[in-house]
Amino acid sequence: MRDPLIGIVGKPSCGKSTTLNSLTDANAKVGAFPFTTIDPNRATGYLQIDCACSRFGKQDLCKPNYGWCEHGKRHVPIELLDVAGLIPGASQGLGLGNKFLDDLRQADALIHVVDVSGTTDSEGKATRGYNPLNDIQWLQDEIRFWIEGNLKKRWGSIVRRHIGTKSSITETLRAQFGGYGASKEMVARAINSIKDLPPLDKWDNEWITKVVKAFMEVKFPMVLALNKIDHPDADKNVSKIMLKYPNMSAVLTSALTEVFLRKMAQQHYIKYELGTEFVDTYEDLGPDSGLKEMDPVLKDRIETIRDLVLYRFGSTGVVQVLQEAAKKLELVPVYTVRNIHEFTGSGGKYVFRDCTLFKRGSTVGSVARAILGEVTVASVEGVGGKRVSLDDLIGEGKNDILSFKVVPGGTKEE
Ligand SMILES: Nc1nc2c(ncn2[C@@H]2O[C@H](COP(=O)(O)OP(=O)(O)OP(=O)(O)O)[C@@H](O)[C@H]2O)c(=O)[nH]1
Repeated sequence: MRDPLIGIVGKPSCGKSTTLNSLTDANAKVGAFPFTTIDPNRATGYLQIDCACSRFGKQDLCKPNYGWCEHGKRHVPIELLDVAGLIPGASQGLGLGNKFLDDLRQADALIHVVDVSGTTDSEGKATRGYNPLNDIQWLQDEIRFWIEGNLKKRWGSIVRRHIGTKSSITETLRAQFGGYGASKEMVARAINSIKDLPPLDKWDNEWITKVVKAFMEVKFPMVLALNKIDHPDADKNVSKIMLKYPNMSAVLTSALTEVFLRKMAQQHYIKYELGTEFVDTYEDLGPDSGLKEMDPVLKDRIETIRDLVLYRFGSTGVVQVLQEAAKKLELVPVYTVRNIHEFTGSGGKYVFRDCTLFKRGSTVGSVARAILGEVTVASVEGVGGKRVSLDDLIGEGKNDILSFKVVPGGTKEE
């Protein structure tokens, strides 16, 4: 099991880098990098969750090894992938073309940043009155053309082999889609979602398209970040998108505002609760707040942000967009502790030091393997010291706080 990876996609100048910065720009409280792969396109973002410490009234003792926790709002590291260089025609090699698409393979979910201000065309060049509906369509088409292209190149031999080996559709497609990191279960889910699917050797182009679309839904679940909502033309474009794609997950964002607010908070001009509409200034909180007074220009900017973004939309949306992507992946935070009664780690008074994201429905055994490696687990305890089996499944609030007892000598780490 590897760490979940969320890809950020979108045309040039839609606000990908700004969105990424707003999600990754963590403050000094943040622990070291927890991931094993270090890749220039990857960054650590922070997923905001309700921490287990608040369930037990232990917020004051919560001090994560990675990320941070403030009043029970925990920021758990999650890997993000910056997928740059996508423009119409990428599947035929335009822009960064296949480089982009190869990067994409590793992603488990995608955040598609859409510029809803209408001020950039499909290639990211400055314009006015551009209809961003087009962007949603062509981006999905490019991903589909790429997967379809790879499939069609070999279609003749795929069919021959399928018949020759008497394989099931799932087995044959699993072999083809393995390069995208697709499991057998994923392929089966995609196939089962299609009605009246004929035998594979009877598929024409239309059926191949249907299959690839179904596969994309499973492999690359997508959330739209409708970005630049601070722009005056954003409202009408957002309505158009919502009308045309009523079933797509979409979050309204202003990444630029988020970056600005975080910077202002770091410089002690404001107190800003990430992911909320709450911004307090020196005027609001007084001299004891430790905040600096702002000059009229800054004051004015904060007022505008409150009116145009925070009060209208409830937040800048970037925290929510990551939460929405995590929801698509059905990620559940699992806390591993040494002392199941105090929730502490090895030594020290601090609680819930370690938290890792797993897919809902994973077994306790797979969590053990991912965290401890190939060791022999003697027993597992849950809240209250209750015995938990390795075959039990994890979910929110269920088997999500675990203490593993390892057979002495059965591990390289102990
Ligand atoms: N008004 C407004 N502008 C934004 C917002 N987010 C980003 N921008 C601006 O949009 C422009 C492009 O943003 P980037 O984040 O560089 O876009 P990108 O998608 O990473 O662009 P490439 O690196 O070319 O792929 C910059 O001038 C940003 O300041 C936003 O929420 N509101």
